Amino acid sequence: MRNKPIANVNADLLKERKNCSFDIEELTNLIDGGKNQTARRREIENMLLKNMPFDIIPEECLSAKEKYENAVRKSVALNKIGVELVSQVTKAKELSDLTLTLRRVSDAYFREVTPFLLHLGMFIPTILGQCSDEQVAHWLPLAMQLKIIGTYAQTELGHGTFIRGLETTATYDERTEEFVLNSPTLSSSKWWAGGLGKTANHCIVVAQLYTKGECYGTHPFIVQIRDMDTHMPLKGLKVGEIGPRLGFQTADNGFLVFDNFRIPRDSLMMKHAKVLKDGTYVKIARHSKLTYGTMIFVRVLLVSEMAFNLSKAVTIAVRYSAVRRQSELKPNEPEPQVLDYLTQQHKLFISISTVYAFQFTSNWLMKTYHTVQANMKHGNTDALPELHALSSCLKAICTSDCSAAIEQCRFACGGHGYMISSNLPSLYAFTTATRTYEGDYTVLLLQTARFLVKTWEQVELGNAVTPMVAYLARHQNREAWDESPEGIIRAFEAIAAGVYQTESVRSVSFGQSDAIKDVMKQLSDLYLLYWSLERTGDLLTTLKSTLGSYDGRVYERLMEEALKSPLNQEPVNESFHNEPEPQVMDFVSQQHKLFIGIASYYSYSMTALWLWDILTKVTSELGVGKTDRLPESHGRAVFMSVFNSEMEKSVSSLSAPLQAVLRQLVELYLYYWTLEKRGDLLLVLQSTLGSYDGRVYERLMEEALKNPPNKEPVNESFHKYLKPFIQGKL
Ligand SMILES: CCCCCCCCCCCCCCCCCCCCCCC/C=C/C(=O)SCCNC(=O)CCNC(=O)[C@H](O)C(C)(C)COP(=O)(O)OP(=O)(O)OC[C@H]1O[C@@H](n2cnc3c(N)ncnc32)[C@H](O)[C@@H]1OP(=O)(O)O
Ligand SMILES: Cc1cc2nc3c(=O)[nH]c(=O)nc-3n(C[C@H](O)[C@H](O)[C@H](O)COP(=O)(O)OP(=O)(O)OC[C@H]3O[C@@H](n4cnc5c(N)ncnc54)[C@H](O)[C@@H]3O)c2cc1C
Repeated sequence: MRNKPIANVNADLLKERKNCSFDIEELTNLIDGGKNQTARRREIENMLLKNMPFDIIPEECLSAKEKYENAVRKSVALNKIGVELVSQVTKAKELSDLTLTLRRVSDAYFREVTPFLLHLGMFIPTILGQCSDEQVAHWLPLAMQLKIIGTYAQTELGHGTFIRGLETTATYDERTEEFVLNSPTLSSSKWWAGGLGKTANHCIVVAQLYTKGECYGTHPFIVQIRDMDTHMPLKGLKVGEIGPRLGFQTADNGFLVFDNFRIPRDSLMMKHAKVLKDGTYVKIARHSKLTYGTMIFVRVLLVSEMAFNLSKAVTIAVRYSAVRRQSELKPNEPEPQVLDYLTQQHKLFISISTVYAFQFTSNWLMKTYHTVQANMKHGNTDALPELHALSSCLKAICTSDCSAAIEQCRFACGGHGYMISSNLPSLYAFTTATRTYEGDYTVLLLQTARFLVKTWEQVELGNAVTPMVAYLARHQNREAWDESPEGIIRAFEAIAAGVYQTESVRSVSFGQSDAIKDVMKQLSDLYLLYWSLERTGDLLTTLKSTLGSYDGRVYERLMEEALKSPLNQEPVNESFHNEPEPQVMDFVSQQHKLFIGIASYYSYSMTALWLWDILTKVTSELGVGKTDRLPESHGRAVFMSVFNSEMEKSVSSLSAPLQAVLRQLVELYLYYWTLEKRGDLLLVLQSTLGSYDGRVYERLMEEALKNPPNKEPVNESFHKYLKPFIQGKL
């Protein structure tokens, strides 16, 4: 059943919709994955609309504490319906379709995110990917029915990217058959895990495993952190909320510190490695990075998350652009809809196209992920490196493009786009975080680069490579192949675009009408053309640079270019006979470079004389070599004040014009450095990261401890909502 038409729709929007060249329902089915999926989604939407509590006061007007409590209240109501629906499905495909539908529909209830995001997005997937069969049988039902609430604590204050550098230790004690968890340093404090601050009672902790005196690297452990009845943190743990952030404000991201905290031996998630009762370490995995599996899964998920979030942003911006009228193009005619401006279309249409590019690629990537997983079940990990490289670069690019595109959508909505109520700021805050979490943008691109370089080496040795990168071999033997970096980038872009094109063409080739096919083709072309224009620099086979040529023949090219100069076409320029050229000294930019040198010279000489007087005193008091080097800003302050005062003393006997010049030099010195060092001059950077003494981790922790949610050990929403829900009394 289609959605019912709504009364009182803006006339401009109605007009735009009437102009649509295709059946909207057909496209809706395509996006949902089929007619049945659309019907099921609407059924669930209606059920939730009837049963879900809505906000009484807009979320953004609440205090941080109220926001959190409101998010718990709504999440618990949603989870109740979700758990019920999940319990009715039996097949894996139905479950994944249902989860996706729930995710999409649930998104409408939160301006920010649910405190259960990590439970659903990482805790459950890690149980599935890292537990032995017996452990799955124990933990999965508890997690699926939300009898326990979990999160994923890997990142520490000191390390996020470099997982091997994590400092939390899990040391096996064979006497008691327990692991002892410790945070040996401040920088080893777990930091960031969503839901950890107030909500979770369980936690996956990634720690360095020690047994029999040897370290076996990072491993995941499943750990209870709060009392199931009182919700109080267990003894040996310090746990709290990390403080306000750009987005994710209702995710209660938390910190966790261990002090000789004991957990049973089978808390180690034992799918890929075991520790026997006597402390013997047994490796099961065929690939050393299988413990990083959940991250790959979430990176794959994020491609579809980005498609969805961008689809919301661009829908908001396009609808508003149809409604918004601005500027008088022709006297006495209505102001145009801003959507009709080509510049506005330029801002928006690429986002529509990008949504489809991401969604089709995401569908394909998820299928690839499942295929690789299925192969790994039979012990074949050959495709894992490529999946890692692929999910890394697609995650990096789509999260980065998505947040940039959402900013464009916000710009496209003018001032009103800046209102929280437009939802664009929240969408931006959510998506820009995805560029950092689950693997920083640069770091993930470097992982892909590493794979490509290794593949390239294989190609050069004449070895077979996987189909996705087989083009490297094909191009290598062709004359047209351009082995310059630009040529390689172009080939990668062609491959990336190829996935989108083939998938979108494949997806629309069956059952769909010509009208839909036309639109999809246009969107696909737009995506390709847009990016070939955006990246013209990369696509050009020469860099147009004498210095950056591939063959490094820098001097030959400099000379060739010099000889082409029109000035070299005549032996003597006519200005020799006529007007002289300006002196470079007359250029302000040249003065900017030089005059400060003159001023500095005077400053240094004055200060040197003054310094000489005190130097002997200082060295005799402290001893030569024991004085610390003066910090730069202190030194500069000295130069300034000495220069200023000494200059005043010494110029009094000079002639007035010379005094004026020398005073100008003092001013120049002072102003120049005021401008150069204005960052340093801002006395209050108000930043935990940028403090002068660099005590970053101490300050992060101090601020977190000041955080109001940490003033009470258990938030009242635990007693009001969480506990009755967990105990099935709600
Ligand atoms: C159930 C009831 C239902 C009811 C409820 C109803 C409600 C309905 C709602 C429904 C909701 C559904 C939920 C959906 C949610 C979707 C959204 C999810 C959002 C989740 C939020 C997440 C928040 C954030 C979490 C985090 O950030 S967790 C922490 C993540 N951290 C990182 O990503 C760290 C990044 N660093 C790394 O990955 C690595 O350290 C590194 C790769 C950078 C380097 O690692 P290392 O140093 O060990 O490796 P080397 O560089 O030396 O490389 C060695 C070789 O290993 C290969 N390698 C590296 N990584 C991998 C890998 N992952 N896999 C395979 N191989 C890998 C390298 O390539 C090297 O290989 P080579 O030697 O052959 O070259
Ligand atoms: C909203 C949000 C939610 C999060 N949720 C969780 C969670 O639930 N659980 C969890 O465990 N973690 C979580 N995190 C942490 C997140 O995974 C890390 O912040 C992320 O992996 C980046 O690591 P980092 O903070 O150590 O950055 P850093 O690695 O310190 O990055 C700082 C800079 O250094 C650069 N850099 C670092 N290494 C290299 C390198 N090798 N080569 C070149 N450049 C490099 C980066 O590109 C970046 O520019 C969350 C983070 C955020 C923002």
